[in-house]
Amino acid sequence: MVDDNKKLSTACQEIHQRLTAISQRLTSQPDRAQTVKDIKVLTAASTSQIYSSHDERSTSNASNEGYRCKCAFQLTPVSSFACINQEDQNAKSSHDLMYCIREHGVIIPLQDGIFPPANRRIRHAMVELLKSLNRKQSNDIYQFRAMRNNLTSLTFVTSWGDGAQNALFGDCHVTLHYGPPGIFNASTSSDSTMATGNQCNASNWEEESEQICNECKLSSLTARSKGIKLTAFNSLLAQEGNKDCIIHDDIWITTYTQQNDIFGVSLVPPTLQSTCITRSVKVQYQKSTEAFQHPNAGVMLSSLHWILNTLSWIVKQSAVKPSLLEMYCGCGAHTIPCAKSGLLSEIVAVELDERLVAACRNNCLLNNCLQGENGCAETEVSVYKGDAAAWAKKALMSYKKQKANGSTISNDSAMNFDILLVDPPREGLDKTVCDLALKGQFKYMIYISCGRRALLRDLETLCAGGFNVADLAVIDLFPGTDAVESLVLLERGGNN
Ligand SMILES: C[S@@+](CC[C@H](N)C(=O)[O-])C[C@H]1O[C@@H](n2cnc3c(N)ncnc32)[C@H](O)[C@@H]1O
Repeated sequence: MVDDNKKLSTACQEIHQRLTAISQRLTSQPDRAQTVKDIKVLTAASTSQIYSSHDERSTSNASNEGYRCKCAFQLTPVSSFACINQEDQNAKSSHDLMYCIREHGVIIPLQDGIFPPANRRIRHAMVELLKSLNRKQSNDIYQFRAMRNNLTSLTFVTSWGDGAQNALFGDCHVTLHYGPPGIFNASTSSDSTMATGNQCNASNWEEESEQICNECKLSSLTARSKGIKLTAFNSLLAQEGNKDCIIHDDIWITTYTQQNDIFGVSLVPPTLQSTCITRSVKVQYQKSTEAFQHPNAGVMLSSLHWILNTLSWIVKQSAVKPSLLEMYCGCGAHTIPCAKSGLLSEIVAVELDERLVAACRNNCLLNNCLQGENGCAETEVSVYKGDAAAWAKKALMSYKKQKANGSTISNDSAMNFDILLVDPPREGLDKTVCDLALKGQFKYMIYISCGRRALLRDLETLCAGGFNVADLAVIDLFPGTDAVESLVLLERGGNN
């Protein structure tokens, strides 16, 4: 088991050492001296309100329980585990299913069916779902046989607002994965003789899953088996016509006069006396269960808090409202709060995954900030589908051409933005994106990273090319593992 305090201090030391080494290598260029300030350790927000300025964050780690809004488990019969004590074995039937996790290639059963990192909504659903799946209608005959047949694993995904006040608040979607021979769809197959003895019939699955969905208070249940996807919705919870596996979330971004125009980010509306609040806006998200969404709500809120306060600091250094180019924007988790903060003149957002591009556009529409739509907020967002590297390459080539022709760089060029915000996958930035960062006009770059090794590699390139690290913070991404989220503000030629 990883010691989280040690992990965070090791991460800080490693980043510090690398930045010191970069700084030493740059001493031959006196105006490029890179000095390293303190690296802050931020606490992942609890799901209640947060107000504090990021400078006031404590160095202690938040609770290491209940932070995950996406969890996957294997489902294995009790009989597979000789290690389970006899008393437990006797209490359960040998065909009863148990949740298991895989650690370093070893399958470990969750003896009491509880997974502490899961949020409250998931923990509640885990208990209820297993109770239903293991319920017998008579001696040795399970009530939900179609649901259980060939069932091998499952995934829970919930809203970020996981029910700090109420365990059943927010969406909870469950996907069940079936191994061979899987589910047989009798109504669409021309050859019903293809069904094998232990294959589950799709219509039986649908009938049973609707019942389970309602009794376990799940938003939806989806079955995935080779070539077949079936979904049942909760008829009691689903709003009229709302038959999509969508995760809904609302967050509030608030500015507080008494804290020097500091932004607060919360999952509940602010409750401070209204005299302290300059402005509070609600941000609505609709996220697909099948594409990326940040799996740790507390880390997401703390990152957003840091990003908005960092943007607010940048705005104070700038003569005009800056523009922002965002690469790897996902469903717009950062994009929409940035747009609704009122700090920026314009945002262009780029994402590769088609489902996320659609979600980001839809979220912009929901929040009245999609470019070209009526009723826009202060900052309009244009969302593009594209590979960040290809996008950067195109921008660099057109910049080179315009420069060679002696023409002025067009205002809408990706090179002409004031701030570049990136939140790449663990592998970090493509070399071309680093080139774009260095050759473009960006005065500032905000780099959110879940891959420390790649971040250190990219910082080496970015610092050698003219950026300085102006602020750096780390957050425990998944307590108990070695994952850390790093938040970096780079300033071109900035003087630390
Ligand atoms: C760490 S996630 C961040 C998403 C978003 N900022 C959020 O917090 O929800 C990285 C994102 O980069 C996208 N991505 C991966 N490779 C990409 C590429 N080559 N070009 C553009 N986007 C890419 C993924 O689809 C994913 O949405």
